[in-house]
Amino acid sequence: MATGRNHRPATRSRGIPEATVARLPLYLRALTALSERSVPTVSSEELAAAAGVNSAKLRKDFSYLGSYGTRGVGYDVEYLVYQISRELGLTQDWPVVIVGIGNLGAALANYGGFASRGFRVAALIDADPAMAGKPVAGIAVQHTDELERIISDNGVSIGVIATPAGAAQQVCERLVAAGVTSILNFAPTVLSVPDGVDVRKVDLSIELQILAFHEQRKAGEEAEASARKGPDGDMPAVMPA
Ligand SMILES: NC(=O)c1ccc[n+]([C@@H]2O[C@H](COP(=O)([O-])OP(=O)(O)OC[C@H]3O[C@@H](n4cnc5c(N)ncnc54)[C@H](O)[C@@H]3O)[C@@H](O)[C@H]2O)c1
Repeated sequence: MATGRNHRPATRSRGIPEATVARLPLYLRALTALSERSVPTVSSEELAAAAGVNSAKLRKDFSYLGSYGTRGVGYDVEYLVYQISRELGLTQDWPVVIVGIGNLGAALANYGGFASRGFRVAALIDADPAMAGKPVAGIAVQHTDELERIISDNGVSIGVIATPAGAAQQVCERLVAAGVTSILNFAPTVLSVPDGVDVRKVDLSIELQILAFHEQRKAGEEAEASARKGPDGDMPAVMPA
């Protein structure tokens, strides 16, 4: 929240702006790839390019972490991995439940990237009684009747919703009542949650629609450019008198 007389960007704990927090996973992904290749140091320009971020923005983001790099050497890759992981709360294990084990829920359960980033799939939950006990990604699916007990037994604070849109709000309310305070929602619906509960929404069709917008704009620009060139390529369509 903006405080005082100066208008400041929205910040999280310890004064790190929300926009910086949103870029930390991008840096971490690029740094993890460097670490896997045993690269010891990286310049802000190289890392910015690998993360797809402007390098001045990267330096500013890292200054919030108290990380300034060494002139002529760059940033220590391992130390930055540690610093960013700590800032994102990834130095601890986060148990996660996935609710709705259809096509998407099963794909998410099978995704190895959660565990490698510190997110342990503690349980898979579905309302279909026929699913109960069936193994998905090596974990037996449990019925929604068990939802509250599962959340409490595993100390789960993060829930993933992959149910049909019509069921998502009710699932969300049950998760929150049981103690979940962060929700990753894949269902195409806006969830209402009480204060203190964070919701992140993932919608691939929205991303595709944005790409479609850019495709349309590019096609329009190309059409305009070729109309300007005229039928003979680089000749202007209208010759000056
Ligand atoms: N965000 C995205 O990019 C994206 C991509 C694909 C699908 N989706 C959405 O994800 C959701 C799931 O898609 P899908 O293709 O896996 O559907 P699906 O029909 O294959 O699976 C839905 C599952 O949810 C279960 N379910 C229904 N009501 C429930 C409830 N109240 N509690 C627990 N489980 C319940 C069903 O039994 C089923 O197993 C849909 O809302 C879909 O629109 C989003």
